[in-house]
Amino acid sequence: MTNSPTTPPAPIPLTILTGFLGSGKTTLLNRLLQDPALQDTVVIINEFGEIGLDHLLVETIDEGMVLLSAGCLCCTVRGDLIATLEDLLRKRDNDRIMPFRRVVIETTGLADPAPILHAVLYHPYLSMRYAVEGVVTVVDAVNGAATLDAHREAVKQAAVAERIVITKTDLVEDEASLEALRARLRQLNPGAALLDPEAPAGTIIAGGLFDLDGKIADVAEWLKTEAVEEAEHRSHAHRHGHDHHHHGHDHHHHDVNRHDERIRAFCLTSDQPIRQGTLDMFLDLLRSSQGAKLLRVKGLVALAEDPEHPVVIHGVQHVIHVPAVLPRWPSEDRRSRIVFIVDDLERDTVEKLWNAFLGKPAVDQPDAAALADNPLSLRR
Ligand SMILES: Nc1nc2c(ncn2[C@@H]2O[C@H](COP(=O)(O)OP(=O)(O)OP(=O)(O)O)[C@@H](O)[C@H]2O)c(=O)[nH]1
Repeated sequence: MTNSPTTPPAPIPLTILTGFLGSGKTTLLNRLLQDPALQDTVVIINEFGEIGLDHLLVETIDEGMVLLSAGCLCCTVRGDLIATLEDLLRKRDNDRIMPFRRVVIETTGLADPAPILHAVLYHPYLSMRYAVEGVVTVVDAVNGAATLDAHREAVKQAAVAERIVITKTDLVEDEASLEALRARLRQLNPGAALLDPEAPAGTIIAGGLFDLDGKIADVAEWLKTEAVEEAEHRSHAHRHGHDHHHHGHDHHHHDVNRHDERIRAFCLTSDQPIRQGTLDMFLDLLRSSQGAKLLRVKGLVALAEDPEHPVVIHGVQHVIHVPAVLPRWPSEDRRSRIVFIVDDLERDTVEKLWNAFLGKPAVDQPDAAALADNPLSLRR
């Protein structure tokens, strides 16, 4: 296909899919990508923390997926996003990639969407080649209200959206709390459509261009260049902070496993398969003792009872979801891996419990039986 200089190529629709940690972005995307309306879509995934699992869990062809380097897309990785979007265009223009017809960017749950939007909307070249079909924000009906109370990123995600998808309504028995959440979202974002995750892919992903109309005044402020630069500056200040424990991994001179002073990510692994009962007890104890601090728990685990079929575990604050069983390991790596994104919780606390349950020897550590009898010993 050739384009003469007088007929610029039609802009490629681009959607930003956001939503707080564990709200259901990947689940929704997996479903939407099955829809013929989203054929030939390139998905750009950005994960927080070094040990990403999402790329193993999104069921799409490899060619159509780009995994951005670790870190939070809203700040330090913004340059990488711009480079990735430019690179995709170059490859497409030179027929080195499928002629994709749409791009979806799945942000980390902690992303501030304003700098991401800014990067595409106001970039001299990208803004010509991509048409931002808005921000789709996923809000979890169970944790949504608490998340909006505690995390400013979640408020911004909801306020900039064209469309808000409310997930996990099946887990909410209390219709009044659901209605209260809807009312709060309408207040935060009067113009957004509130959608069900079962809505057609076209309606969710391609329901119209980004538009400041219908949004609260703050949104225009957040999108100002100075505001974006200030947010970046602040995040740099945080990342050049005082945590000397992680410098070993730190090739960007930032700690990619930290979001701010309180939120950080780490991964625990085990080479040995884990008994189902042990895993259940570990997760249950962790949830009941630390629930609110467990922003996200995500893992692939080899069960001793069936090591060929890894289980995918998902925890979001106080909710541990029903695990899914995969038909096979998604990569060569068959270790059990659990990623934790925690708010104001020490890695050591979780690791001690993990080691105790796995029977890893360590001095000065309660064993699993003692912990199950007295979970409060964890809170020391
Ligand atoms: N019951 C129920 N569970 C859901 C729904 N949507 C998502 N989940 C579950 O919620 C958990 C987290 O879903 P993900 O799609 O991984 O969430 P995410 O937003 O991509 O998570 P991060 O990328 O870690 O921020 C999984 O166990 C999903 O199966 C829903 O509508 N109902």
